[in-house]
Amino acid sequence: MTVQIPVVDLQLALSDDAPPALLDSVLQTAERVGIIQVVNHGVAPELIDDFHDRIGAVLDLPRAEKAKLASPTGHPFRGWRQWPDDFGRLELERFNIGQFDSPEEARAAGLAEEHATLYKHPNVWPEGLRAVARAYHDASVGVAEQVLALYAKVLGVSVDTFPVGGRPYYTSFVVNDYPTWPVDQEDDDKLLLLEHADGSALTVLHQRGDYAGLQGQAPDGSWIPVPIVPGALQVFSGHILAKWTNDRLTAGRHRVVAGGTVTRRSTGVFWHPSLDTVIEPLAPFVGDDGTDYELALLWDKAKNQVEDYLQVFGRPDQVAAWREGRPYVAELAEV
Ligand SMILES: O=C(O)CCC(=O)C(=O)O
Ligand SMILES: [Fe+2]
Repeated sequence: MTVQIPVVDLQLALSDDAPPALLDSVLQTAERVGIIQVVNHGVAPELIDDFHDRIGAVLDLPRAEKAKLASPTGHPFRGWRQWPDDFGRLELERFNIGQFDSPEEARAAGLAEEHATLYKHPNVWPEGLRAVARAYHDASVGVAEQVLALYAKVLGVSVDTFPVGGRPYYTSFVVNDYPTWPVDQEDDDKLLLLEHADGSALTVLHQRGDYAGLQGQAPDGSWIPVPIVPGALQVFSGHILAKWTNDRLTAGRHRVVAGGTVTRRSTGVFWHPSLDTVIEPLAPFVGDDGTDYELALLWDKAKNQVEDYLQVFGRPDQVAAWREGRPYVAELAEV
């Protein structure tokens, strides 16, 4: 059976009139692929466009201007950053936004003192971005909450099964800008973002460009393009959702290949439960066979995120900048 990534009318799927075939395709895809696209998701198209126009104008600035938007303390998940491959060729450019601007703001939102320390490294805000970015982020979280409700519906469990309600959630927020590359090669030789599944519960993405650069993995290991559908949002199931459901739902593996004639851009909001959540398979999904998963406190992962990341991906000069608390701008072979 060929696997496709459905484009789901989210309000229809959540309504009492949802066609059974639609709900069935949501369940099948959530079990086998872990990626859906959603339309009629309630996020105003003007908000999506406004955010992307504003961040697009920033990313289109000359490199010397953008270098001023690097994290002042070399934090890999704040501000602007370029990501060269081993040959110094630009693979990916990112603009990262932390959930809060300061520990004070995080505490006011209900975070514990210790957890709020994640926000000691400030965000970098180009003029005119903050309010729209916050609105777009919050709207994306709303979509994640609705998709979780949809997955609860197709699984036949109450949405309260999932430990997310009424607590400060934890997110990260990134804009990805992919350069155009000469692409007379096989997909496997033109990867701009390597195969992975996200560590979130759900990730809400919006992609722009003129080709299907995003690919999701089918159960047989083959790759399925996720076409650009105007106005659609892409939703990935992350490792947390897979663990909660004891692998009844799968974490969506995905990657990005080069192509197209214009810069491809995507925006991802990675939605997690509150940092004090113990992540473990939930009772309705644990049968007589039990589970192979061990429980783990989300905070234990979040607090080591920067060190874990730098250990795997950090370039020596990047690690040095972080240790010394100064901005890092990658050397490129050609600009
Ligand atoms: O650019 C995309 O389509 C995917 C981005 C992604 O997978 C990520 O940022 O984790
Ligand atoms: Fe991802």
